[in-house]
Amino acid sequence: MSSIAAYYNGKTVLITGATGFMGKVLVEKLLRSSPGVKAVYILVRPKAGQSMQNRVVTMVKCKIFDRIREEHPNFHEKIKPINAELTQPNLAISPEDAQELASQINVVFHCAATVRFDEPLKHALLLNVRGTQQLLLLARQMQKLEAFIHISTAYANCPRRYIDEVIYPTPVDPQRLLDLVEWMDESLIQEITPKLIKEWPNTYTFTKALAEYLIVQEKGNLNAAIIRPSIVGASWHEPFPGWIDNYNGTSGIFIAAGKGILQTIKANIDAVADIIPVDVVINITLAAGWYTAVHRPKSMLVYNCTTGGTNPFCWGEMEDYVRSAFKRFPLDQPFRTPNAIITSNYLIYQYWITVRHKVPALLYDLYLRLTGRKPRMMKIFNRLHKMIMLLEYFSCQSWEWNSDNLTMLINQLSPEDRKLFSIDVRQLHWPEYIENYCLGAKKYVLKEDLSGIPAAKQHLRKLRNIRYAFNTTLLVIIWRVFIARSQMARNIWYFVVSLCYKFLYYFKASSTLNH
Ligand SMILES: CCCCCCCCCCCCCCCC(=O)SCCNC(=O)CCNC(=O)[C@H](O)C(C)(C)COP(=O)(O)OP(=O)(O)OC[C@H]1O[C@@H](n2cnc3c(N)ncnc32)[C@H](O)[C@@H]1OP(=O)(O)O
Ligand SMILES: NC(=O)C1=CN([C@@H]2O[C@H](COP(=O)(O)OP(=O)(O)OC[C@H]3O[C@@H](n4cnc5c(N)ncnc54)[C@H](OP(=O)(O)O)[C@@H]3O)[C@@H](O)[C@H]2O)C=CC1
Repeated sequence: MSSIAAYYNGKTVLITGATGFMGKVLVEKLLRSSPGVKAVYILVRPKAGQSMQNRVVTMVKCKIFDRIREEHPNFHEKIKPINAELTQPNLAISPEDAQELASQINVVFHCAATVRFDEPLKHALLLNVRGTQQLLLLARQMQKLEAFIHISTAYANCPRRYIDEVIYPTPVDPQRLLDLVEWMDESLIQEITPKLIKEWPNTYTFTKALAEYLIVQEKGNLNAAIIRPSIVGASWHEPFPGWIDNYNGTSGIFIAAGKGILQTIKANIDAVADIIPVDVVINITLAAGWYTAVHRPKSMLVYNCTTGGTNPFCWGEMEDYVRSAFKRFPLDQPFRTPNAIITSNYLIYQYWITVRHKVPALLYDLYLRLTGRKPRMMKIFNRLHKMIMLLEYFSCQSWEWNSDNLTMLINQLSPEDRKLFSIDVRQLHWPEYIENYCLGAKKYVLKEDLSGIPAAKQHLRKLRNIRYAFNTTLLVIIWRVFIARSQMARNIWYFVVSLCYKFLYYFKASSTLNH
């Protein structure tokens, strides 16, 4: 039997962020691969008027659990939700629940975080740094704890070009920053944020770096490890190919491109698109949990989980794969034909933004106004441009990550484990993966039915004909205006027309002769 699966059987596991994108994949894989796991505690907060219990009921009904529902219909009985809010002191966990966790938990997986790039610094610090600090405090009270696994990001140290599997010191002590935001006025924090985060592009990556450093400072003798995935994409194989449930990272860009809204994006065609499938990240996480608990490495291990070093591919190739994926599986009712152009040149980008985004948006909004509807296209484009601007830092540069610890982990796996917890991305075939990714975005994010594909293709043909007609009309108008003003243009025009006439005459004459 697989050593990893066997290890988790009989264990009690705590997962934070279980309702999130990666958390759900983790819960599913853990329960499916180790059906003997004793219990999976998850920290959940009430949200958007939904109680914690209702949220868990909704979560287990999610499509991602379809496979395990078939294999182990009572899987949900192992899931034990605990009411918690990570930004609050003691994680807002009741003393009774804290007591239960302290006496039961064997392994902690800490996934919860805010992943928004525009998160105000105070909130990002309270959740990503103080939340981690409070969880460490709780973990240190857990009598049976064997491993504490923290999910960070490969971009936590993005101001560096080469990133080793070590914890780098941060420009400011995490605790001092936490103390500062405790008393400082929010507007003042907003104002000094660029000075505090220094070379980091956003509060997300900055606070993830602080959290890593804080773990080194405050883990005591906890047996901990850190997982650093790059851009987490749809699943490769498990529980089924192409599973994705949000608009983060590349997913939102793919969807916007598929809907024909995004027609240009700022990215370097030669920069590495370091996407790693979510199921690979979760397999690495479970394998690292097993290795940390069983082998108890002397120092805390950091695992850089990236694809650029072993199976690189770049944004330029991605452009083609995404286009051809949406040609085969078009999204319903696209605004325009999916045909996104990538450029890293500022002027060219501004030109494309004007011609391919703003002008069509203005025309469409004008049409909506004239037909008595509320204009909305310009608003959508403004949000899209903000998103592109926030992603630009990652799409225009490449990084190099050392992955010796990951290679070591792969070498530690038995043949059985390698099959059940596949983490080797060298076999990943990018065109096929991207096609499944785009199809997954259609099925699981947009919840579009595949039976609508013929109608979507028909719609695309209609859009193409409209484009041809529009371009031809525009050309004729421009040419007519030009002809009216220039003798030379008129001469060229008469020359072309007479040439066409002669050609037609010759063609007609030769076909008459043939008969
Ligand atoms: C073909 C060429 C490829 C080239 C391609 C290059 C890409 C280069 C990627 C690099 C990627 C780096 C990734 C670093 C690796 C980590 O570690 S990052 C972890 C992942 N984190 C992220 O990606 C977060 C980035 N996103 C954000 O920070 C925020 O979403 C933004 C961009 C600031 C936007 O904020 P916002 O305008 O307030 O919008 P947001 O609240 O997100 O969404 C509002 C609504 O719009 C919906 N929505 C959002 N996006 C969309 C969309 N695209 N379509 C439709 N609806 C959408 C949401 O679902 C939401 O709906 P409701 O929930 O309200 O019903
Ligand atoms: N997605 C990616 O591309 C990458 C992600 N990562 C890391 O992976 C981890 C998981 O990311 P991902 O699954 O994508 O993120 P999601 O945004 O999908 O999930 C975040 C999770 O954290 C929970 N959470 C947020 N705020 C709180 C709070 N105040 N109290 C309790 N729980 C809270 C959310 O719960 P709720 O449902 O209540 O909001 C949700 O379960 C993060 O640590 C992230 O930094 C690293 C690299 C890339």
